[in-house]
Amino acid sequence: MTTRIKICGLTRPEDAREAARLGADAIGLVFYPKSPRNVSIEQARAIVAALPPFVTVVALFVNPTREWVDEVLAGCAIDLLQFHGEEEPVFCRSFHRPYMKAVRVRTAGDVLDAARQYPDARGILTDAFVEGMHGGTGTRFDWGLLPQQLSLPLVLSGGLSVDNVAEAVHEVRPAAVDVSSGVESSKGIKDAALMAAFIAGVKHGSV
Ligand SMILES: O=C(O)c1ccccc1NCC(=O)[C@H](O)[C@H](O)COP(=O)(O)O
Repeated sequence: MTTRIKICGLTRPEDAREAARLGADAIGLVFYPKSPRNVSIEQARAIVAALPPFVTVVALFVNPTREWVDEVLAGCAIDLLQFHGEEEPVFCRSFHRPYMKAVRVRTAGDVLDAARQYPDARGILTDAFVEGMHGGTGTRFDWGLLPQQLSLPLVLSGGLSVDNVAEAVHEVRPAAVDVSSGVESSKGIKDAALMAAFIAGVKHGSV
């Protein structure tokens, strides 16, 4: 199976265009005001408008209100929701859109528990646990904590970079990888050369 690639935390149309040109399958837009990568609905619309067809647009939230998710969905063409907080399953599924649930992995049971709790999620995104932070930390976690088998597609994230992504894909065999900090020149600003090398690393690790 091809390992799908999501580049997360974009804030500029030109980065989205370049990510798509290089072969990213999905881009992530952060709708969380406390993040340095937060985008407004207007910004998001401009980023989405820069994309060719067949690139999945993912909207990220951390414990949002229902009204905020509804406003984003009404204002911008979103394909998939991604929840990074303590959102209940009933809340995640209530938008009648495909969604992923992010888990900050601390123990071997965390990912299995999430798959059991959110059986209708399109995938479980695994990230590093960093106290007080919900994502985009550039921190890796112990991939040995991941289960050998999971009922849902596993999206590996957390501190992935050009230096470790081939090894990560080879070792974990995730359905997809997700990266933010590892392909940035500064927060929210993606580096074309790093994105190209990252995507090449995924392909290298997949063989
Ligand atoms: O990117 C953020 O600032 C962010 C803030 C709050 C919740 C999630 C956030 N990003 C989520 C992502 O999908 C990241 O790609 C993922 O956490 C991995 O980030 P990184 O370790 O920087 O590659």
